[in-house]
Amino acid sequence: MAVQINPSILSADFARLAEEAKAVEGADWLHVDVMDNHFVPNLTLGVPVVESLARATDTPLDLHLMIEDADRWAPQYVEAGAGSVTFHAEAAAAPVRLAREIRAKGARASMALKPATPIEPYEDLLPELDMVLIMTVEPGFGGQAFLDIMLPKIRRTRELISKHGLQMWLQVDGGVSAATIERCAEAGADVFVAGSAVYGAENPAEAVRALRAQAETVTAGAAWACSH
Ligand SMILES: O=C(CO)[C@H](O)[C@H](O)COP(=O)(O)O
Ligand SMILES: [Fe+2]
Repeated sequence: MAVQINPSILSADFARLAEEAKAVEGADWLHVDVMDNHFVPNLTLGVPVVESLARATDTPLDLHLMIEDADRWAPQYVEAGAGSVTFHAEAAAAPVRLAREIRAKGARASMALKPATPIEPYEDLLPELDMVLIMTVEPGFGGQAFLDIMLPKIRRTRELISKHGLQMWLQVDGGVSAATIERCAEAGADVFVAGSAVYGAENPAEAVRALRAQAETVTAGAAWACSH
């Protein structure tokens, strides 16, 4: 499957997480933003909530860890039931060791880059990862405007993935909506996180279907989309 749509529960009602997860059944993954009020200026949820959420939904959990000391915490989110764990390059002391540990524990390993962090220094790490996340807003809050100056970085990352012949996924997160998803897909993204565009819609499941259809119109013709 080329296109994946991952609703972000950051924009959901935290008092009704199980229902909100069910409202987007049909989505590929449920994106869970973990913030520690240090790596980003906001605080969300931790391991016990992820454990409960994993029991409450059949949709696999895509954890986005915006926390310091990712090396210590990321493995605990695999144990909590995450199917994919994304740590920030800026927060991991030993990203290769951490990616290997996440994979060894049975989850997909992914690395995120803040807007000011380039992909080039991480080229040699790509084979250790299942996904790269290019942030298209400054991490910390939902509902921010999409940074279109990130499009060249998405394109460059897709080129590096192709150059190395890898099957990995390329996720974008932040301001992804009907107005921006096609540009992300054209640049080479295939996994789309959408918070406010899904949970702000009258019918979240329908918003997921519409975003998927929009992205698929672009990826259907893309050479890189045929490789997975
Ligand atoms: O990681 C995030 C913020 O740091 C969120 O996943 C992201 O902002 C989703 O919200 P929206 O689609 O409304 O921008
Ligand atoms: Fe996120």
